[in-house]
Amino acid sequence: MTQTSGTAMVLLTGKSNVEASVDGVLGGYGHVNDQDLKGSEAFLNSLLRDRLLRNRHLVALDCGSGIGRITKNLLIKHFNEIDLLEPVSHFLEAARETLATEIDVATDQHSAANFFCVPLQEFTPEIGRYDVIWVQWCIGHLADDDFVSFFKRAKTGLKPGGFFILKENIAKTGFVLDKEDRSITRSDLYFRQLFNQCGLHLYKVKDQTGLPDELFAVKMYALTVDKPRSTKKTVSKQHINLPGIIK
Ligand SMILES: C[S@@+](CC[C@H](N)C(=O)[O-])C[C@H]1O[C@@H](n2cnc3c(N)ncnc32)[C@H](O)[C@@H]1O
Repeated sequence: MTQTSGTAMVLLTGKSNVEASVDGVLGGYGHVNDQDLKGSEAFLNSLLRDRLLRNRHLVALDCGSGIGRITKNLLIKHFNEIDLLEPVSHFLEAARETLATEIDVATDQHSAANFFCVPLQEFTPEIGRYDVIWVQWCIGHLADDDFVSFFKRAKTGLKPGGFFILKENIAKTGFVLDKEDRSITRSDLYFRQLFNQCGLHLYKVKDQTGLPDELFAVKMYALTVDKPRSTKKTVSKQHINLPGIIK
């Protein structure tokens, strides 16, 4: 069940010969940077509005951060502290250097705090530290069991009301394996089944638009630990309160 069309934006396995640049971490597709960040910012803003997180000290974790592209251009504007996790040391060092010199955006109130040089498989977050855990273009390096155990461990790292944002390439059906970089691209249905196994609830999902046609489709998922309140529930509650016949 694989698709033949759709080029994987290369998911890097940490080869030391990959240049520590936007083009390098995006597998030669550095030109999608602006469009990607635009889509991410709109999605994040809608979530921050919905979840009423605006007035608190906000902390994010940027998973598989590469050279800190997302932290530098997006997360640092919205979060007071950002931790970066990246297993490839020369990418993480590049991130550390860039973020240290980003004096325009990195202020006392907004800065990169911790740099973790480990893969997701070996990471357990501090309990209740994060409002948002951002996971973009790196989860394809985790097999299903590692995927599930990562999200189960990482749930404890979220504050009440916090959420995961997963932004990923999407296969049309089933999955696509890339033998060269040893990554898996999953379908939307496949992801949703994994979210269930992790005990996560899908709060919002949006397609990334405007990327080149030869690339896989990309979706953004917002996932919560608590079950989102549904309108249906409210309606059925109202029914319970309607006058009824006393038996
Ligand atoms: C395509 S790049 C994306 C980087 C960044 N998320 C971005 O969008 O700019 C994939 C990143 O995932 C990292 N990565 C690979 N295996 C990983 C793992 N097991 N855990 C965490 N990150 C991993 C790579 O080193 C690389 O920096």
